[in-house]
Amino acid sequence: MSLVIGITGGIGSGKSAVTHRFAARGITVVDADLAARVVVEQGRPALAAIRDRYGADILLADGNLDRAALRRIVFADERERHWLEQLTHPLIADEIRAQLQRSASPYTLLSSPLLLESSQKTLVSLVVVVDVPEAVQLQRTMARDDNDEAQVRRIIAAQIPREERRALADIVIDNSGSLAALDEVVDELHKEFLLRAETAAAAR
Ligand SMILES: CC(C)(COP(=O)(O)OP(=O)(O)OC[C@H]1O[C@@H](n2cnc3c(N)ncnc32)[C@H](O)[C@@H]1O)[C@@H](O)C(=O)NCCC(=O)NCCS
Ligand SMILES: Nc1ncnc2c1ncn2[C@@H]1O[C@H](COP(=O)(O)OP(=O)(O)OP(=O)(O)O)[C@@H](O)[C@H]1O
Repeated sequence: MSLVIGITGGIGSGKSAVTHRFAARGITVVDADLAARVVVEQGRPALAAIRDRYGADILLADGNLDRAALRRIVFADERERHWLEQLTHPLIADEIRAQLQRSASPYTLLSSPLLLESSQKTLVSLVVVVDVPEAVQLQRTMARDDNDEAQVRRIIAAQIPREERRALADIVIDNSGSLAALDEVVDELHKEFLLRAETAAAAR
């Protein structure tokens, strides 16, 4: 397995904007949000457990999870969020590990909104935080999703506070500027990460 670099940040901070730019440079990206979708696909035991707890109404007509309905439940009630996390987080971690093992790129990115809040932090050698002020986070998330401001605030409240996240970072990417500015930052970091990967490979 190549060097694994963690990318984290709150909802709407720009993790995907960052990782798409690394992917365009040929770097494999493992995305925890996508892994979280895999573990609740139809036929998976976790989906049956969710249906047992919330009833058949938690499924769409086609049998898939009604994600918007579950989002409303778990961000309104901390106990329900903790129940969902104890069910899915071990499965998500297994899925992430399997995807990391398959990576063949010089280094690999693990992008996760909950990297620092979960055991996923043990999978990475370096923590990169994508950082924006909360007002930008709110505005960009609401422009992207169908969540209202109160819902986005509840999701932010379920995540590690901005200052704590920044304090745990090895590298902070300020994403309050333009996407062109972000591209330049990614260019520099990609060079640095390639060097780190070479050093790590030589030491093995
Ligand atoms: C509640 C669910 C069904 C809502 O699905 P939805 O499609 O609306 O959102 P999506 O999964 O794309 O997540 C959007 C964002 O919400 C935030 N978020 C999701 N889960 C959590 C959580 N448990 N705690 C805090 N923030 C979260 C993240 O910033 C994430 O990027 C889904 O988020 C979920 O299954 N969450 C539990 C699993 C989990 O913790 N996933 C996060 C990655 S490990
Ligand atoms: N520098 C930027 N300038 C303008 N818009 C941006 C910038 N960075 C990201 N965005 C936009 O903000 C929104 C949130 O960014 P993105 O989806 O990358 O965040 P994320 O951290 O991956 O979010 P989530 O945690 O919800 O998965 C997107 O619509 C994206 O296109």
